[in-house]
Order: sequence, then C-alpha cells, then structure tokens
Amino acid sequence: MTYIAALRRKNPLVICLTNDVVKNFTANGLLAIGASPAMSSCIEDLRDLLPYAQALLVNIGTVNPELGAFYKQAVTLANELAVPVVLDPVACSAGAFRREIALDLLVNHKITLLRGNAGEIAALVQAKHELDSKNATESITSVNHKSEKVAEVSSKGVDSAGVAKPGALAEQCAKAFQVLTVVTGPVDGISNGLKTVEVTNGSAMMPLVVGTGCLLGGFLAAFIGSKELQRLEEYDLFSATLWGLTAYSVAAEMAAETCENLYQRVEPGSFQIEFLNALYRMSDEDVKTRKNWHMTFNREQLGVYFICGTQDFKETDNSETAALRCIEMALQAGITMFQLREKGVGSLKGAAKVSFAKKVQELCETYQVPFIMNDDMDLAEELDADGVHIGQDDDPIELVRQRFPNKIIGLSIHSPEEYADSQVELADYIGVGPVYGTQSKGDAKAPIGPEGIQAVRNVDAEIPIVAIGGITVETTATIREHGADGVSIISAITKANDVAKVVKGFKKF
Ligand SMILES: Cc1ncc(COP(=O)(O)OP(=O)(O)O)c(N)n1
Ligand SMILES: Cc1ncsc1CCOP(=O)(O)O
Ligand SMILES: [Mg+2]
Repeated sequence: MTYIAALRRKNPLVICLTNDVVKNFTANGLLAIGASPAMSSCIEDLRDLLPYAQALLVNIGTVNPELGAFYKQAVTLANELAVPVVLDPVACSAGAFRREIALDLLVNHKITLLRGNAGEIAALVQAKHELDSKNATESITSVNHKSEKVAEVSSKGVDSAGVAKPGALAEQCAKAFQVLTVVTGPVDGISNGLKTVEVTNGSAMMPLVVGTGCLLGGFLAAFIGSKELQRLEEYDLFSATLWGLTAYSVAAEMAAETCENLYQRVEPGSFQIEFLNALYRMSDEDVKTRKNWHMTFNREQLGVYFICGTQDFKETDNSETAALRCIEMALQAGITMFQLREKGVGSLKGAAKVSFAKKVQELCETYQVPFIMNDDMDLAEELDADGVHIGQDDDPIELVRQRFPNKIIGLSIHSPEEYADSQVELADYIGVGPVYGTQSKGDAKAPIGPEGIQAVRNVDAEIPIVAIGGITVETTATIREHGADGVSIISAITKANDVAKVVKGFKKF
C-alpha cells in the first residue's frame, strides 16, 4: 500500500466543521500528514469552498441549534457535490439533542464514514433499533421485527471505557446504518458489515491528549477523499480507511517511543508534540512493518472460501509462482476467506513453506480476507494467522481454542454423529464434507452428497457451515439450499482457465 505517499502528492483539501476545543490540533495534525485543512462555519462560505474539497468532516462536539441546522445543510450540499463525508458524533451517548442530530444525518443523508468511541456508536445503534421498532409498530404491513441486543459499554461524555469486541460493535453499526464504521478505543474496530478488522496498535497516552479522537475524523477524511488515492489500483474505501486508521495508531506508538528515548517517560505534553512529529515523519513502510490487525469472523466470510497450496499447482513449471498468481487473482475477484493447505506430495516444507506462507498472508492482508492456516498450529502462531482449520485427526479443538482464544477456528465434520461427538461450540464454523468425490485429498472420506449437509444442518440450525469436496459453480445453488452458508473449493479454482470468472460464478449465490 502506498496511501500515505499518494496523500502527500495530492495534499487533499479537507473541510472541517469541528468543535471549538480541537480546531487548532486538527489543523496541525492534518498539515503534518500532508493534507490541507480548512475550517468553515457558515453555509455561504461552504458553498464557495466545498466544490474544491476532497472531503468534509462533521464533528458535532460543540453543537447548538444553529450549528445543528448548518451541519444538515452542509451534508446535503456535500451529497449534491459527491464529496465524501465523515461524521464524528461526539458525546452523542451523553444527550438526546446530540444523538438526534447524529441520527438524522445518518438516516436521512449519505455519510461515507462514521467514527466514534464505543459509547457513541452503541448509543447510535440503540437509537436506530428504537427508531426501527417505532416505525415497525406504526406500519400496518410490518409484522416481523427482530430486535438485537446492543453491546454494553460504559460512556461518560466524550470518553468511553471501550468495549470487549470493538469489531463486533462496528459490524453491528455498519449493518444498522449501511455505513462504514470505525470504533476507537484501546483496540479499534472497523467494519463495513461484511469485513471487520480489529487494530491493536496505539498508545495508552492517546486518551490523555484532548483532540486525538477528533483529529482522527479529519485524518480519515483525507484518506478516503483524496482523488490521488482513489486512482491507485489498490484503492477501496475499506482499505484506505483501515490504512489511515492504522497509520494514526502507529504514529502514536512512534510518539511514545520517542518520548521514552528523549525523556525516559511518556507524558501528555511531550506526547502531543511527538505525535504531530510522528505524523509528519511517518511513511507507508512504518504502517506496513508495524500494523497489528486481527480479522474477526462472520458467517458471510464462508461464502466463497478458497483453499490451496503449491501441491495443487504441481503441473506448472513453477508451482509457487503459479499458486501466488492464482491466489491474487482469486482475491481480486472477491473470495471471502482463504486457507493455506500446504500438504501432501510435492508440498513445501521448513523454511520454504514459511517464506511462501508469508507471501500468501501478505496478499490476504492487502485484500483484507481472513488468512486461515490448515493443520500447522505452530506456523499459525508464528505468522499470527487470522485463524486455523483442524480436522478430527489434528490437534484436539479444546487445546487449539486454549492456545488461540481469539483466532477463527474451523473444524471438519463428516456426519451428524461426528457433530454429536465433537466440541463444535469451540469452533467458529464447521467444514462439512466431502459433498462429492474429490481429487484434491487422497485420504478423503466417502462423499455425503448435499443431503449430508442437510443432515448436519438439521441437528444445528445456527452453526456456520461451509461445504467442501468436489464443489463446482454448477452445484453451489443446491448445496446452499441444503443449509450451507458457503462453499470451500480447491480444484474448481486452481484448475480454472479463467480464475476471475469462476470466482465470480461462485459469488452469485
Ligand atoms: C473448510 C475445510 N473443511 C474441511 C477441511 C478438511 O480438513 P481435514 O479433515 O483436517 O483434512 P486436511 O485438509 O487437513 O487434509 C478443510 N481443510 N477445510
Ligand atoms: C480438503 C478437503 N477436505 C475434504 S474434501 C477436500 C478437498 C476439496 O478439494 P476440491 O474442491 O478440489 O474437491
Ligand atoms: Mg487437517
């Protein structure tokens, strides 16, 4: 990724409608990273400026009735001009007036990115549920309302103690409002409802410097709005936001280290200065080498789950190059999960396997697709894979769950009997099969057919199931009708003449 370099080339104009406490810090932070900040406080002025802007930040931190009306006009204008909008619903958990303003902007306008702490985001999700249930009871036709529990978080004013699973909260919010959401706290979460990543970079000093949360809204606006970034082949809204969010947290780490080196301690005053310096100094390389991401699981990721290793390309001149090329094409075409299954005749071993696995992991990270390791728990730990897949003859699931409390764990299941004998509650998903005959696994059990998938679904209506074994685009509809959330595939993709076409075929279901 070269998002920071592109941002600096373009120097994007970010218009900030932000609160009185943080205007100066926001302007300095944006300048330091290479963006061009402008503050504005009336619609007449905004009509002149916004056509030249690459993004608009609306931060409701010191809102009053006049400003509330101004923010509404501003977002309407930005929507007309197709300028991306970042909304920071500061302290909306603390009062109904703020919450209603934020809710109105989210429900009745187009917000590109919502950024808040856990308390703020939870309050908005709760308010949206209440709004939906009010609309449902008012509507004569609507009979079926499902209410969800919102993650419990403590909140006081603009501070928030955080939430155990910021990724899950971001995902809930992204689904409720159909908006890309960033939840910040000790661990940050980002979700568009389909992909969710938690970022564990950062510094404990950040909450002690006022404005670090507010500056992030403007900072992310610079990343998502810049036309220069949007021209990059790697650009998409999710990945640009994730890169910006990580860059920000990495800058905080760098600032804390500088304070340690200079003063042998980290204190708020010196941290604030060193944080601005770090934003000015940092590069894409710093983000690449320090990023600490964790993909969280949701059942939609089972949709098109590609599995392979170099042994699946043994007919080619260079199986490693062919595998990497195929994996990248499959990622580009939209696979939703990837498993490295390097095993069997012709597979890589030792250092060659580690080096190949690292390259594959990097590709998966570029496309924010979970990287799952088959069988090899030590390598999963060494590379910090997003998850592992184990079968009935691999390490016992209770030991694997103990070792990896936060990783995605998949478990192979062949029949309802095997389901009953397994601790499936420790798994995030189960891989059920083989559905049909397969050439890709020498010791595969007998095929169970789509009915075998249905048999397991009948004993557990909820568990995420991915089907496996001899699956093609043509058989996918039937398999999904029999209860699978998705399909996992080796040969239909590795042997495809047109990988993108086949992956897109699988994605239609
Ligand atoms: C998604 C998925 N389902 C099943 C398997 C098979 O795992 P296992 O039974 O351990 O066999 P090997 O793949 O290790 O040979 C899988 N890998 N992925
Ligand atoms: C790993 C595995 N487990 C059961 S079948 C199978 C192989 C699936 O490969 P293919 O999609 O080529 O049949
Ligand atoms: Mg196995």
